[in-house]
Amino acid sequence: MQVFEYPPKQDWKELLKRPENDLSNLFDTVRDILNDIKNKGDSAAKAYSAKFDGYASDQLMVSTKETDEACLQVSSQLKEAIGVAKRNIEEFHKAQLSPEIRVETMPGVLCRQKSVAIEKVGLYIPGGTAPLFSTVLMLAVPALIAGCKEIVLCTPPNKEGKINPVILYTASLLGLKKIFKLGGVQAIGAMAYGTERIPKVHKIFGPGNSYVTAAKQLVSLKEVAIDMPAGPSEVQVLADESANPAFVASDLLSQAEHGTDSQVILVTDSEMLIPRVQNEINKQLALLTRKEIARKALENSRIILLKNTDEMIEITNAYAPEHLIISMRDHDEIADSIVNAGSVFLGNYTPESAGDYASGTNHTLPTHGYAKAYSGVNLDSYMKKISYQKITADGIKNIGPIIEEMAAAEQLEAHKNAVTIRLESLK
Ligand SMILES: NC(=O)c1ccc[n+]([C@@H]2O[C@H](COP(=O)([O-])OP(=O)(O)OC[C@H]3O[C@@H](n4cnc5c(N)ncnc54)[C@H](O)[C@@H]3O)[C@@H](O)[C@H]2O)c1
Ligand SMILES: N[C@H](CO)Cc1c[nH]c[nH+]1
Ligand SMILES: [Zn+2]
Repeated sequence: MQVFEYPPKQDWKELLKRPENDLSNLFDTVRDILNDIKNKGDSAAKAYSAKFDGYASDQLMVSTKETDEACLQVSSQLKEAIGVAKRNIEEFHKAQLSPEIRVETMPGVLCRQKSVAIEKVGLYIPGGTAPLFSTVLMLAVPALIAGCKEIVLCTPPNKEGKINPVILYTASLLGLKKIFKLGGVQAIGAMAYGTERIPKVHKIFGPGNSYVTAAKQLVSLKEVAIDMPAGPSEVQVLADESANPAFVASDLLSQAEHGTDSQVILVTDSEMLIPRVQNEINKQLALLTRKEIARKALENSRIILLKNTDEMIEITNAYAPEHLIISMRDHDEIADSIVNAGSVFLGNYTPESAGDYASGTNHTLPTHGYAKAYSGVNLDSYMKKISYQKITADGIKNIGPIIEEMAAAEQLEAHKNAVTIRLESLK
C-alpha cells in the first residue's frame, strides 16, 4: 500500500480515486448483453451463461431435489450460525417498520401516508469469486418482513451447473422458491425484462462486480428500479495511536480479499502506527488463501497520514466509503461528524465482518462514493410510500379558496374549476 504523508488538500481528490475499469468499454459491453437478453430471452441467457460461467443448459431453475440435496451438505454448526445471523438481521430490520402517518393539516383536510411493499423483487447473489450466501440473508430477510409477494433470486452457477449448497440452504431456510442459475449481466437483464422462464420484477437488489453494477445502472434508466450501485467492496479505517495495528491490518485485508478491484484506505494521524500496520499486513497476507486477490487490491489502496482529527473527518466525508471503521479514542464523537458513509463500525472490537455476516445491519451498501447520496439496503428499500387524502365538505370550504388562488396564478383554469364547482354545490 502506498503511503502519502501530509498530502496537501488539493491532492486529496486524486488520492481518493477508485480503481476504474475502462468505464466506457464496460458500459458498451454490458449494453450489448442486455439488448440480447431483451430481444432473445432465455436462449441469450443460456449463451452468455456458457460464455462467462461455462454452463450451457436449458435448466435454469433450481429444482426442489437440488435444494434438498444441498441442505444435507451444510454442517449443523454452519446452520446454527446462519440461524443466529438470521435472527439478528430480522430483529434489526423489523425495528425499521414505520407506522402509518395521519395528519389533519387543516380542519377537514386529512392526509395519510402508508408504506406498501413492492410486489415483485429480484435478488442478485454474487457468486463469481466467492459464494456470498450471507447476501441471501441480507436481501431476502427485509423483503419478507416488508411483505414482497414475489421474490426471484439469481446467482451464477459453476461449470457443472451447481449453485453453492449454502446459498441454496439459506434460500430454502427463508422459503424462497424461484431460484435461477444465472449470473452477471444476463441475470440482471433477465430480471429486468423478463424471459420465458424468469419473471420480470419491479426492483432489483444486490451487490456484484463492475459488470453487475453497470447492468443494474443501465436497466434502471428505463425498465426497473434498483437498490443502489453496490459494486466492489471498500473499507476506510480511521485510526489514531490507540488503534491496534493487527486489528487494523485484519480489517483492511478483510475487504481487500473480496476482489482485485476492491479498495482499502487507512487514514491516520499517528506516524508510528503506519509501519506497525504494514508489518501486520505482510504477516497476515501471507496466511490468506486469497492472498493474490488481496495483494492486487492493495495496489489500489493507500495509507494517508494527516495532521489532525478535523482533516481525517474531512477526507472521510470527501471519500464517502462503503464501510468506515473508527479505531480512535473519541470514536463516538467523531462518528457524529461523519455524513458520508454506508455503514460505520465503532471502536477496536467492531470488525467490519460483523456487519458482513451477523450483527444485524445490512451489508448491501453503496460503493464508489455513492454513499454521498444513497443509503444501504434497509426495510424502506422494499417499500413504496402511498399518500392518501380525504377532504370533507367543511374541509373544501377551508382549503378551496387557497387552491383556487394558486391554480389561477398558474393559469390552470380547469384545476381551479374542480374546486369552484364543489364550493358552489355547497352554497
Ligand atoms: N457493495 C456491496 O454491498 C457488496 C456486497 C458484497 C459483495 N460485493 C462485491 O461484489 C462483487 C462480487 O463479484 P464476483 O465477481 O465475485 O461475483 P458476481 O456474481 O458479481 O459476478 C460474477 C459474474 O460476472 C460476470 N462476468 C465476469 N467476467 C465478465 C466479463 N468479462 N464480461 C461480462 N460479464 C462478466 C459473469 O457472468 C459472472 O457470472 C465483489 O466485487 C465484491 O466486492 C459488494
Ligand atoms: N463486505 C461485503 C460488502 O462490501 C459483504 C460480504 C459478504 N460476505 C462477506 N462480505
Ligand atoms: Zn466482506
